[in-house]
Amino acid sequence: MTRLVILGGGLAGYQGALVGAQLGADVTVVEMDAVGGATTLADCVPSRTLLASAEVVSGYRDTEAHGVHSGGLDVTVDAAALHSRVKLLAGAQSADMSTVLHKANVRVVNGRAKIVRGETSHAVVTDDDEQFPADVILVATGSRPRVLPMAEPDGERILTYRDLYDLPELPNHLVVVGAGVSGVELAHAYLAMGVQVTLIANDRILPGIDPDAVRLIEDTLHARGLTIVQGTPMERVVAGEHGARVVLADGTEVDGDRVLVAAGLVANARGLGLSAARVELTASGHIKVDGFAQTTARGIYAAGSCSTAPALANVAAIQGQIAVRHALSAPTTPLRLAHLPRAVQTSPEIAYVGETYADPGFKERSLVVLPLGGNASAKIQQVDEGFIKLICDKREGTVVGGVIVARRASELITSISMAIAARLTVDQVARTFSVFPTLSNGVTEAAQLLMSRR
Ligand SMILES: Cc1cc2nc3c(=O)[nH]c(=O)nc-3n(C[C@H](O)[C@H](O)[C@H](O)COP(=O)(O)OP(=O)(O)OC[C@H]3O[C@@H](n4cnc5c(N)ncnc54)[C@H](O)[C@@H]3O)c2cc1C
Ligand SMILES: NC(=O)c1ccc[n+]([C@@H]2O[C@H](COP(=O)([O-])OP(=O)(O)OC[C@H]3O[C@@H](n4cnc5c(N)ncnc54)[C@H](O)[C@@H]3O)[C@@H](O)[C@H]2O)c1
Repeated sequence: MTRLVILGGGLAGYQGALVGAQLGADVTVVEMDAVGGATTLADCVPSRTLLASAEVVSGYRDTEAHGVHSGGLDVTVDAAALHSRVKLLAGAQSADMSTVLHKANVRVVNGRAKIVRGETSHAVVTDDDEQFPADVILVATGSRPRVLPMAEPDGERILTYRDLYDLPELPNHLVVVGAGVSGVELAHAYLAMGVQVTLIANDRILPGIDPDAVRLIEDTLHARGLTIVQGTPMERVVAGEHGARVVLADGTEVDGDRVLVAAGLVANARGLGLSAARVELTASGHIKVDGFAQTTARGIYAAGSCSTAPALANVAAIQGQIAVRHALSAPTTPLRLAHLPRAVQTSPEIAYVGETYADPGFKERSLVVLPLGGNASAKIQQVDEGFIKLICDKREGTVVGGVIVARRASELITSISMAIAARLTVDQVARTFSVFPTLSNGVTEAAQLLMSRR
């Protein structure tokens, strides 16, 4: 029986373990915290829960257009209740995942793991000196918030994503440093809950994302009261008793009572015995992997945000599965990112997949942009700001990309992702039924428009 030992029980490790058990391997997961990982307990699931609560608060505010008068309802957010809900749901999800592993006969060991090199094969040891000889190792140790020099988090005034749910109350004025997806989503959530928010972007907000989509979200958040300071990086944060001051490189000072440093993630790839095992890292500290999640050392795989793949939960899950299938010689295909959907869960949301303006060879593409203002469902819901952009290959007509800015865009994008994966043409998408009136109608309509223009 092949002995598969996995370092880390986050999404990548969890999915790898389940596939290993299904394929008949003897599977051990060494996890130093709790099953579910940062995905479930600290980053992804907790922030989605916070966003869901923010949406409930917004729902109370945006009623007038529907003829519903709230009569000046004083809607307040109980931070203690909100945070305990976040932790309760995360804990429940982690417990469910543990149960699933247990039922699949996966051995879960609590401890900090590292790899030791044996004469003929490798083993994994824990800090308690428990040793697990392995035929195959999957490193799935995830990542942690990037700490910037001169802005060391103290959990009080200077925070990382992971400190938010321990705050005794909502901030009065939150300064968010870093305008990537996390920074923008969290800025949006706190703004919706009535917090004054300033967002510091060293360049433009949401770099790398469709500029039309970003402009729309930027204008929307600005209209709701978000202050955006862009073009200058944060240089230092100075914490005081009642607040913190952010000093930018050009000397500008921004005061708030809490500062969230949302400056990205750093791979957990040090102290794992990787260099002795001849596993190479990139300059950014990520574990180098190929499409099958193989590292540079035979028999050692890496998946999730500790690896060079994009740091996304959906990628971590699939990569964990691919790694173990490949290691156990089960049929699999390499990781393909051409139909990887991504989202920014603001209101409205941005979701996108496939090719964008920035891709080389974009001249070979045809594109249509369908404003949501004409969509019946968007009008009914009073959320008609946004658009559906569909991109196809000029000659073949195959769908190669899409951008949606709409309510629940993250749900709608799957249809375009499927079209790309199945190599459907715009004509085929245009002839697909969708329920009327819905926003997914818009995808079909965009395809019809693109078809008529080709
Ligand atoms: C605020 C925020 C929101 C996000 N929201 C989304 C989202 O909505 N959608 C999305 O797709 N992605 C999202 N992401 C990204 C996503 O959370 C990560 O890419 C994903 O969680 C990575 O999963 P993973 O399994 O690689 O790592 P993790 O879930 O971090 O799991 C790694 C595990 O390894 C354990 N570990 C580490 N070192 C050791 C060791 N030496 N021994 C034993 N165990 C160890 C850790 O304790 C942890 O449990 C978000 C990220 C952030 C910061
Ligand atoms: N909805 C989702 O799918 C979702 C949500 C959140 C995060 N994520 C993923 O998690 C990962 C981490 O996201 P993230 O937004 O934390 O990281 P990120 O690396 O995408 O963004 C961090 C931002 O901080 C900026 N920054 C760094 N130093 C700065 C400084 N001194 N001053 C001002 N700005 C500074 C960077 O330029 C960058 O734009 C990403 O892979 C992201 O895709 C996904």
